[in-house]
Amino acid sequence: MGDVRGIASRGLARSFGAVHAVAGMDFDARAGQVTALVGPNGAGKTTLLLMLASLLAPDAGTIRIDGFDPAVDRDEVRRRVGWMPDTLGVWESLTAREILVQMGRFYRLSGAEAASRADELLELVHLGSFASQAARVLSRGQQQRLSLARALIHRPTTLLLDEPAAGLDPASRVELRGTLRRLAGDGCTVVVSSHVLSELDEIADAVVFVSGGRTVRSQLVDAPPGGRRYALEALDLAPARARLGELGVEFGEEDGRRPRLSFIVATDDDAARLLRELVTAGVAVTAFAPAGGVIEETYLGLGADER
Ligand SMILES: Nc1ncnc2c1ncn2[C@@H]1O[C@H](COP(=O)(O)OP(=O)(O)OP(=O)(O)O)[C@@H](O)[C@H]1O
Repeated sequence: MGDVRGIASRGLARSFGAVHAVAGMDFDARAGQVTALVGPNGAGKTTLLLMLASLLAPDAGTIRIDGFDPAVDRDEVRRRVGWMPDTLGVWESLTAREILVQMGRFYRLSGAEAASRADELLELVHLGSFASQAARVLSRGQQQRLSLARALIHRPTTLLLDEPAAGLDPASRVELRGTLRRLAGDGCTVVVSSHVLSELDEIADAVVFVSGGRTVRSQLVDAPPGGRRYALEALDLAPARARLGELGVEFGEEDGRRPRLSFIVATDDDAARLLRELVTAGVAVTAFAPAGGVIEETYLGLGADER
């Protein structure tokens, strides 16, 4: 069923009383990719994720998870979706291992399967030595890692993570990025909501910006429309200015920690060609790289009414 894998949703709406939490969202995420969900507080991200996870019914709109409609095939959708909420919830008196085994049993794994899957996942999230600790004594970051393990217990095809990096220390963040990339590499549809845009840049293939309950933009991270901003540093910027001028490349000057020139480059090929031109022209280039993350730059470039 190749092309129906992934998430496709159209015209989603959900209100809570007078609050239109989601008021016309389209959201697509492809299998084998990490899709970032970005938006300010109250934009409707959690409400959207709950609807995709079939934990909240939309007032309007359609959802397909690997081609299945949660309103019709809820069990099929639940089998496919792993949900990592931003808090661990009400399980705190059980041990880490009991939580995973219990969750596995909910998903109808046999006792033996649930136990071996629990041990495998405790290792994956480096909680092996905390397996017999009550979840309530785990630190916030450890609880987040347990929550990820819980979401993965039934080998979902679709993973929805609400602020998964919140509370994680730097090493755990790096680890989480690796885990999510690996899952996407194995064909999983991975959706991550987060406010830490620089972090999303490292893992996301695509990004969907939402605001005020609506989708304001969806794009691939590798090929942003309009190109990427690059920054150049050199031992002497004067010959760089001259060569860029001859090549007709419009550039700006930036006074950061080190002075640098910045300009828009359409494709990776163009970036490589421009670097070669500059070096050949005798510019002593010391740095030549994208100036910032695509996601951050796009977000900051959105109109005030879109953020
Ligand atoms: N169960 C609920 N009852 C009433 N209002 C709700 C409920 N859930 C969400 N809302 C409201 O809907 C809006 C969207 O909330 P949501 O949690 O989806 O935003 P979010 O983008 O996840 O925000 P954050 O980044 O702060 O987590 C907010 O105004 C929120 O107050």
